[in-house]
Amino acid sequence: MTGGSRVEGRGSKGQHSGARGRRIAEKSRPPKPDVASSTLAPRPSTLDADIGVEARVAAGILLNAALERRNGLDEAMVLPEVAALPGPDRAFARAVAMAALRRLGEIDHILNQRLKKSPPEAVRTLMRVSLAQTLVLGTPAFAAVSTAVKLAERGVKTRPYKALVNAVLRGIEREGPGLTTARSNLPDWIAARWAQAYGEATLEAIALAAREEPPTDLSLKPGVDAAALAEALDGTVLPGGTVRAGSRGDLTAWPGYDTGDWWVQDAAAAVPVRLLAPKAGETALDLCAAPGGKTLQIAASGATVTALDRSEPRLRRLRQNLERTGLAAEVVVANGEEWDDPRTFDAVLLDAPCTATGTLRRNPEVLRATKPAEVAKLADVQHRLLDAAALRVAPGGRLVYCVCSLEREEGETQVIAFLRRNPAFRTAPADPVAVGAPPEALTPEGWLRILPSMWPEHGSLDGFFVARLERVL
Ligand SMILES: C[S@@+](CC[C@H](N)C(=O)[O-])C[C@H]1O[C@@H](n2cnc3c(N)ncnc32)[C@H](O)[C@@H]1O
Repeated sequence: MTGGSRVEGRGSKGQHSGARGRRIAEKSRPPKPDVASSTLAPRPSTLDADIGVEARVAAGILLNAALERRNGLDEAMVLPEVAALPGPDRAFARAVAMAALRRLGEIDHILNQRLKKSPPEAVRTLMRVSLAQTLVLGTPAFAAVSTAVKLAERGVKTRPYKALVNAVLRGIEREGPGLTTARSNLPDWIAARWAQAYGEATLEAIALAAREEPPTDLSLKPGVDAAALAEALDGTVLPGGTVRAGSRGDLTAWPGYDTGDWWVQDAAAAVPVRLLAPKAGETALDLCAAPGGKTLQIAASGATVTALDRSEPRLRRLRQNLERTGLAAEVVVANGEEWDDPRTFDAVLLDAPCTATGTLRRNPEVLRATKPAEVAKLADVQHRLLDAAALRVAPGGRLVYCVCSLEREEGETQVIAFLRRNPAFRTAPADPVAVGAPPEALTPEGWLRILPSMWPEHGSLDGFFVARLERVL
């Protein structure tokens, strides 16, 4: 889980290098909330025709790893079948797997229309990979279909289905995919929960936003010229100051990367620290800090920040990010629930571990990785961490609680229960415009419920729940 923040430059999720990445990016447009269903439209390309069958094998491996377990796709990037590929092929494999994940419901619907009975999983994988190319990425059908058929021929289990693979994929190419709905990409149990929490129209708009590959957002160090950077990246400056890049590709080649002028952080992920409003001369604690997007924001404010996380590997990335940006923080490896340190702080941030369903545009695999029981399990962890965070807030200090989850149990319900248990705290209502959040994110209680359906005019943003609480006793 990333808390919606990506700080690394190289190899960040959702980034592809080279020409293919740029072409895929052309598909990214603001969602159209008034369109309930659409046809998956092929986009012409010849670039992917040169990529070989091994990249398609790797795409299938990545897709299945993502469907099997949380973080599966990232973990599978180091498998020999993926890691040994040349860079462009590896990027292509990842892009195909991400496209298949983003549009899985639609792809399966198209396949199911043509399959009398479900084929073995390996055969379905071949067809999913092929359709993700032709229908989403615009790979020419001759390349995508012929490689699928070649791959079917290769495997003992898939060989008997070679003719079926050929017939189904060529049939779709000839006759078109037919109508599909964005909503079908959401697992039923998640769609039912969001429909109940936010209503049918918002659910539809979230599903539409989630079909698109999101742009890359950058948070800037103080003093960096946002307008100039936006112009250099063919992008825009969003309300709040985030630069939304129009470019894709290798971030490490972007202006300001080497000099640490910015870090990758979704526009919504930048809101919690703006709401915390740390200042020079204050002390701040980031209780679940890695990989560090919010720590960097706090450090950039001039406050003295302690960045704590239980994960040493994730903190390693935080340290690299501090080094690249030239910002400073005290870094502590510890369990936030048991941290043995007497200090209290003026400002405490708890960006708690969560299901991360709000990052579905960037990490479509979270929809498959999240299971209903996990919501309750994480809610318990959040409850304990909130109580631990409260003990760290100095009298008169403030606590910002946030999660990149769309589940109310991880957001609103947590804060309601916390305020009941902790009479020393009360809500300090947020001003959404002042912190660069969509105005409609403001809840009656004064919290922010940011949804990916918001800001369609800017190209959407991640989902987040953010509440600012102040210690009054
Ligand atoms: C949502 S992520 C934080 C993202 C980070 N704030 C950022 O902006 O980059 C949640 C983090 O909580 C950490 N974590 C989970 N349980 C923890 C605990 N008991 N104590 C400290 N850190 C914990 C995880 O290792 C993970 O890095």
